[in-house]
Amino acid sequence: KNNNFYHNVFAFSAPILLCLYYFFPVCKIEVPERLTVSHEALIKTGLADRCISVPVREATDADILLVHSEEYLEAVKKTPYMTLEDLQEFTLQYGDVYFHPNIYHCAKLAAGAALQLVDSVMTGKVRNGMALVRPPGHHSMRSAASGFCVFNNVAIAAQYAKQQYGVKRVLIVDWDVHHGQGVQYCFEDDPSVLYFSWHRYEHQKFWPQLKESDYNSVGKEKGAGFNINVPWNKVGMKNSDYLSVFCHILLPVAYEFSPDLVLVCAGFDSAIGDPEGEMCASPDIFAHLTHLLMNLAGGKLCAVLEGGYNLTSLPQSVCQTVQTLLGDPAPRPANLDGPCESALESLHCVRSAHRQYWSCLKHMTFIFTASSNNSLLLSPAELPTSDVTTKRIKLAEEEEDKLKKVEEEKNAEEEVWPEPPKRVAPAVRTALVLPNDVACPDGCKHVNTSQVCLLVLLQGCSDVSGFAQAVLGLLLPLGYEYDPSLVLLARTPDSGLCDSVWQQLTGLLQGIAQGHTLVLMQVRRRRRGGSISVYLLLHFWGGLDRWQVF
Ligand SMILES: CC(O)(O)NCCCCN
Ligand SMILES: [Zn+2]
Repeated sequence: KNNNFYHNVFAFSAPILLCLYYFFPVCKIEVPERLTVSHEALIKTGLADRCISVPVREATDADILLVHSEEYLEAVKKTPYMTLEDLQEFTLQYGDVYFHPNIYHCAKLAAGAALQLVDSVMTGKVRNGMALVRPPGHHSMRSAASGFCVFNNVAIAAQYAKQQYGVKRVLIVDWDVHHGQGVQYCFEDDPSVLYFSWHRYEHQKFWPQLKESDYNSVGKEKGAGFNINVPWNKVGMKNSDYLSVFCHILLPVAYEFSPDLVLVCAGFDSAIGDPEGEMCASPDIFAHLTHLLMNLAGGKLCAVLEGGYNLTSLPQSVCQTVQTLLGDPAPRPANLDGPCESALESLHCVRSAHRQYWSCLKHMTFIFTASSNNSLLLSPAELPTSDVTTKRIKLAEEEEDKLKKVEEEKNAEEEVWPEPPKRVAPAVRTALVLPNDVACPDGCKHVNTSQVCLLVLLQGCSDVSGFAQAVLGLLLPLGYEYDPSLVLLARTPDSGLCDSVWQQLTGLLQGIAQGHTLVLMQVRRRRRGGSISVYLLLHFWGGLDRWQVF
């Protein structure tokens, strides 16, 4: 981030905004303070000092034309020189977007920042990163601005990564609370880009009120199966709802898709307190969502800010995301009590719609019995027929209408939530306990064997769908719900676990127990008495009060 850019923009745009306000409304929620409070929080928490700051650049015409049409770009190019009347005329042709003379410059910087981030990650300069940008991008379409968005920053970044770095498969995860229809339209017939979005929908009653935002928009032609929409048909979704969708839809499909790069439309209006989302997920959930995605694509992850309008939860969510990108262990997940019925309905509809495209969903026998379910684990059951689902949706709607008034009263009060817990990480993240006659590899720390605990072995899957079934659909949700203080993991030479599955397993499970993980690698060594030597990779700090054994 280049500080004097902000001063210029504020200095320049202030007088413009004042007179514009006189002529027609300026957006009340997509305000400059969104970036300043987020940036200030990163500085205050010391996270900014642990990051490198990548200079921004303007996206070039060629970059923008990767997604947008010539005529649209030429039209936007004229906005800095338009009279106020022309500007108003221009703005009114689009939905929910606010043009001012400086937005073309800002929109090029926002897209350019996303491309700079892709360059930094793809060239190995950094492992991952986050671009804090305005205006956002995921609603803007080939020839139209929409929902505060002018250029589609993340869609341009995906096309750029494919063109510049030969990336074969890009996963775009859109955790903003609005459907990024611009991204969907851009890639709906493209099997090289898997677009996943959850969004407030309320059976098409919530903006942008599109039929194609529903779960049955799965992509077109060659892109069928590569567009995943998870509609939230009620407000008030919580951490459990978000984690369930990750464990039972996104992660299994993402592992099967096996992306070379992960882009996140990081909108934080899906967090508690946001006036747009009206959801109840706490900011620390983004630490877990980020951690779960970091195990994909060799850790190549670029998060680009989209929405997020509560100036308290936004900076907290941004800090949770950045701290996880830096490798710090995620905090203990707050109040996980299983997904709500409406979320389960959506989860079932999405899995049914995508079962034909993804083998991990084909073989997943864990469906849900919505009435009896109260855990992150989905209990096995007969696959309900579609009319059962429809009937359930009717029930859900009646239920929803009944509760609507209660919801409104509740949301009317100012939402309050606890500050996310402080996340500490020791200087030494990992230690290796070795027999005395073996030298300690660089970067590890010797631990006195008297501190070592005992472990249990893990027997299990060695292929992707088996991995998806056992780890993503069972182990992970169980682990999150049980919320232990320690994860014990062991591997024997005959466990049948291939290295990549083992690597994923140790990575994913570090999202639990605040990263407290003990791993036992049992290695046979040729010795006269046939004895074996045992290595213990110790990844462990802080006080413990509960153990989880695998
Ligand atoms: C970036 C975004 O998804 O937060 N934009 C939301 C626009 C809402 C218009 N009613
Ligand atoms: Zn949004």
